[in-house]
Amino acid sequence: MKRGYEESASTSFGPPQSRRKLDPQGDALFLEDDETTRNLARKVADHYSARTNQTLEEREASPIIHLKKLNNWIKSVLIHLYARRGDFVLDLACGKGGDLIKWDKAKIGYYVGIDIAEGSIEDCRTRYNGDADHHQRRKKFTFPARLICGDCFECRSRRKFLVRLDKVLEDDAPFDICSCQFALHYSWSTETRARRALANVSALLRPGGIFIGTMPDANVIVKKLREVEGLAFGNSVYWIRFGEEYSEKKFRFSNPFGIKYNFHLEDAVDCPECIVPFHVFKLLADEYDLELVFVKNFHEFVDEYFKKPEFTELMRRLGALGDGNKDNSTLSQDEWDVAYLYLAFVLRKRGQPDRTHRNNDNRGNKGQMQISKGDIRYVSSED
Ligand SMILES: C[S@@+](CC[C@H](N)C(=O)[O-])C[C@H]1O[C@@H](n2cnc3c(N)ncnc32)[C@H](O)[C@@H]1O
Repeated sequence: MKRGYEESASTSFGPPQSRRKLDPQGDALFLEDDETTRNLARKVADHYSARTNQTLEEREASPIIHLKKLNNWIKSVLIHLYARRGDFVLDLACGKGGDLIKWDKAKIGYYVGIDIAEGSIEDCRTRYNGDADHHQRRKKFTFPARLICGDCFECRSRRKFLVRLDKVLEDDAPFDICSCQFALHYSWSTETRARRALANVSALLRPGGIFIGTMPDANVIVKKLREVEGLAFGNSVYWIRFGEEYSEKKFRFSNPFGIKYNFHLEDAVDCPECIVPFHVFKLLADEYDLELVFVKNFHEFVDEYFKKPEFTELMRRLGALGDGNKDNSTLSQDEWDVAYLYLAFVLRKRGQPDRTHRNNDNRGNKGQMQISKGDIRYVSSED
């Protein structure tokens, strides 16, 4: 199996620029009126909001159904490896709540989900309440939850007051685990946002707390771009297109933020995304006391964990490689090629866990077991 990193690409990007607009806490000292960045975030939010829930039949008919199941398997493995009974979980960019069942299986104690797309948060709410009609009715989740609609990489209002996520969640923190699945690259449009994302995670995690995530693998994307003649590549289920400004396939290494490309994945994604050079991400995370535990391209991840009996069995149950029945359908080569575009990472917040906090705090009564529309807190656009 191929290694997911290309040396030339990984060494091409320079270190992040100095904190021009940030104080040592990672707080913006002044707010740039960056319409482009805001429009990009809005575009992404509108795209995901517009995606309606699918019925089980529609889902099974998706051209990337096995890839979706493989992604679920990867997220389940990460959760299985790091979540502990009773954990407080922060799910950044939680989407429609597709991971709620995974967290329930891990017997967590509390869940906070935040997403910028109103439609997705509403779907997450109904799914949590057990009202969603797209899946079979299920028993209630065993953990209380809270949902927030907002930009988790920025959090400021139209009137330009800062509404920092770590302040919004002051009473809920510290969290044991923070998860950001298939979304952290949306923070990489500017250095300010990338830093804000990491500052939020660091401020909200307890010492020793874990940050798990999945995102596009910049090294693979850059490598594939350089392998083709034009500025686009893909297969029957996806395409990626870079703009003319990258016709030389060289990047401004002094500023590894805001390197945009358009990404289309059948039945899933159709919006602008940003390259996240992982070694820069690692350096930046380290500045916020988040040290790397591991990073693995999805191919490497599957290779390693599929060998473990408990995860082989989970793969069989999820059916990512087919269920062995019907038409014997399984993950196609084109879907497997898409998996190669992604990586999974785990970071740990520095410091020793405070073993007494569980006995001293009264966080057990947080959140609700039934969430009404009025319970959703909206931040960043209207506050
Ligand atoms: C590919 S989906 C992943 C959803 C979910 N994490 C999962 O794995 O099923 C990406 C999600 O990121 C959310 N998102 C993008 N930018 C965001 C931002 N700035 N703040 C909060 N959520 C954001 C989108 O609305 C969308 O729900």
